[in-house]
Amino acid sequence: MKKRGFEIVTRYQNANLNLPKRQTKNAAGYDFEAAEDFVLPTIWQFDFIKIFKALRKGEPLTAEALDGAQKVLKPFLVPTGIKAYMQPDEVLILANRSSSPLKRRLILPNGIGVIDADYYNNTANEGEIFVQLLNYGVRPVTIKKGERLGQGIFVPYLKADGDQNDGEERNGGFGSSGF
Ligand SMILES: O=c1ccn([C@H]2C[C@H](O)[C@@H](COP(=O)(O)OP(=O)(O)OP(=O)(O)O)O2)c(=O)[nH]1
Ligand SMILES: [Mg+2]
Repeated sequence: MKKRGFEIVTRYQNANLNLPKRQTKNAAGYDFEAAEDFVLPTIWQFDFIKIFKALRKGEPLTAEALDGAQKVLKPFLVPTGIKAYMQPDEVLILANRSSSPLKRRLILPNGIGVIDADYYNNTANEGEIFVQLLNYGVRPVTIKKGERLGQGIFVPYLKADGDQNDGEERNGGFGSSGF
């Protein structure tokens, strides 16, 4: 019987992707690879620097400048091409690799990613897992297909007393349930 594991989503079926893998005997995390080449621009771009300069000079900040800075501070969603199935009382925790900030100045701005069991095969995006990344270093970071960007750990979770919510179907991620 299938208990928990990984599959390649339809759109990457012929892309020759590897399923997430643990690297050592007792490693908890299944390492996820980037499904494509990717360049993560640094957050230190013109719009952002402009905000700092204006603040230093005490100049008023225009809505345009603020919008520009907000845009460059937006994290990137790096596709993995992978979906994960698991038991209904399990969750996959997606964590950064400890080497990513040290070597490449990459962080997960969401701290950890919570990959819900009901995300798998959802009608909006088939349950494809994305790694949210922010490059806080000063240089753009080039990521090649196959580079390991994060690790997924399967964990059982508990429900609170009186929890009656067996209702809503999941239909997507990243705010699909509203604000
Ligand atoms: O780093 C992440 C975090 C989440 N997800 C997917 C799987 C997860 O099941 C879904 C929803 O995540 P979460 O509940 O953390 O985000 P939300 O902002 O509450 O979105 P939603 O309203 O869709 O639940 O998005 C990822 O692919 N990568
Ligand atoms: Mg949610």
